[in-house]
Amino acid sequence: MQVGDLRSSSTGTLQPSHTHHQQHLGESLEHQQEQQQQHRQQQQLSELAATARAGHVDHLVRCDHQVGGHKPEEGKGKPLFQQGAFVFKPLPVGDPRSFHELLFYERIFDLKTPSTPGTAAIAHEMPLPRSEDVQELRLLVPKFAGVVLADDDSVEDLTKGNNSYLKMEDTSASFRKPCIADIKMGIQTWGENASESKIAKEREKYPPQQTLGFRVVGMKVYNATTDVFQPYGRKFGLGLDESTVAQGCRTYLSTDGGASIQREVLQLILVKLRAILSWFERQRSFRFYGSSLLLTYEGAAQAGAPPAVDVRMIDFAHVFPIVASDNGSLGRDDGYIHGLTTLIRVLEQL
Ligand SMILES: Nc1ncnc2c1ncn2[C@@H]1O[C@H](COP(=O)(O)OP(=O)(O)OP(=O)(O)O)[C@@H](O)[C@H]1O
Ligand SMILES: O=P(O)(O)O[C@@H]1[C@H](O)[C@H](O)[C@@H](OP(=O)(O)O)[C@H](OP(=O)(O)O)[C@H]1O
Repeated sequence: MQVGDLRSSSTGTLQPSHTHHQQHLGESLEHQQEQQQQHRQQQQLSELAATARAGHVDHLVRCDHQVGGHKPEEGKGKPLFQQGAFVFKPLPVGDPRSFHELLFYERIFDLKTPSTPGTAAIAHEMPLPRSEDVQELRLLVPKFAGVVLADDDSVEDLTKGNNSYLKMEDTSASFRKPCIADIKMGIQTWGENASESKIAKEREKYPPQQTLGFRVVGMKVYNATTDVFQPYGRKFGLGLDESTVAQGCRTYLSTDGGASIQREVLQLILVKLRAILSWFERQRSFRFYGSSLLLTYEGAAQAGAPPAVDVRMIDFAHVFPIVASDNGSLGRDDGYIHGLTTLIRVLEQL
C-alpha cells in the first residue's frame, strides 16, 4: 500500500504526509495490514481444512501429462499434481480465480453451497444454474472430488496458504499412451470483470482467436514407431493461424510422425464435440471465458478394438452466469459456440 492511499484508510484518522515520522507510521500500518492479511489467510486455510470434504492427501507427484496451464519452469506458479486416478489443481488462498473455479464445481456437482469461506464470500457471483443445464454438464467436465489439503508440502507453502487443491478426476488415468490437446475456447479469453490492460494483453496474445474462436494451448502426441511422446508447447499453438490450424490438428491426430491420421479417433472426437455443441445451443446458465476443451485419445490402441477417446471441458476460472435481458430472455454463449463450430468444421475437413 502506498502512503498516499492512507486517506482512504478505514481508520479515517491518518492523512498522507511526507514527514519521516508519518512515513514510518505509514510503513508500520502497511506492515500491520500485511500481518492482518496473512492472519486472515491462515484463518481461511484452517477453516478450509475443517470444511474440506475430501480431507488430507500426501505424496502427491507432479502430473506427467500436463500440457497447458501454470508451470513453474515457465515462471507461472504451481503446476498440477497427480495421485491414482485423480489430479490436484492448486487452490492458492487469496487468488480469486481459483475460488471462482471451486464455486463453479460446487454449483455443478450440487455440493452443499457454499462449502468453503473462499466461496461463501463470492457465492452471489454465480447464482444457482438451471438444473436441466447442469445434469448434462456434469458429464462434460471432470468429476469433482472436493478440496484437499496436502500434508507434505513445504512449510513455506503452508505459511503462504498454498497447500490446498481441487481434487478431480484425471481424465487421462485410463489411457496407456494418452495423446492430449488443450484447446482454449471462445472468442473472448478474459472475464467480464477484466481490466483494460488484461483485455489488451489477451487481444494481442493471439489475434486469430477472434476469427477461429479457439487456440491450441498445448499438446502431447505419442509416436508409436519410436515409442516417444512429442510435446507441443505454447509457441506451437500461438504459431498456428487460420491457414495452418488444420495442419496443427493433423499433427495431433498422427501417431506415426505425420504419415497418416487416426481416422476413427477423429470421428469419435467429432461425435463428442457435436454433443458439447448441442449442450451449448440449449443451455442458458453460463458463459465460459478462457476455458478449455481437453482432448485425449489412446495412442497405443489394440488392433481391432475401438480407440478410447475422451473430450472434457476444463479450466473454469472465468465462468459467468448468463443474466436475463430487459425482456427477460436469456442469451447463449455465442463466443464458445463460434469456436466449437469452427473447430468442428476444421476437423471435418481433414
Ligand atoms: N481433470 C484433468 N485431468 C487430466 N489433466 C488435466 C485435468 N485438468 C487439467 N489437466 C491438465 O492440466 C493442464 C492445465 O489445466 P488448467 O487449464 O485447468 O490449469 P490453469 O493453470 O488454470 O491454466 P491457465 O493458466 O490456462 O488458466 C491442462 O492443459 C491439462 O493438461
Ligand atoms: O496460456 P498463456 O498464453 O500462457 O496465457 C495465460 C492463460 O491465458 C491463462 O488462462 C491466463 O490466466 P487467466 O485464465 O486468469 O486469464 C494467464 O493470464 P495472466 O497473465 O493474467 O496470469 C495467461 O498468461
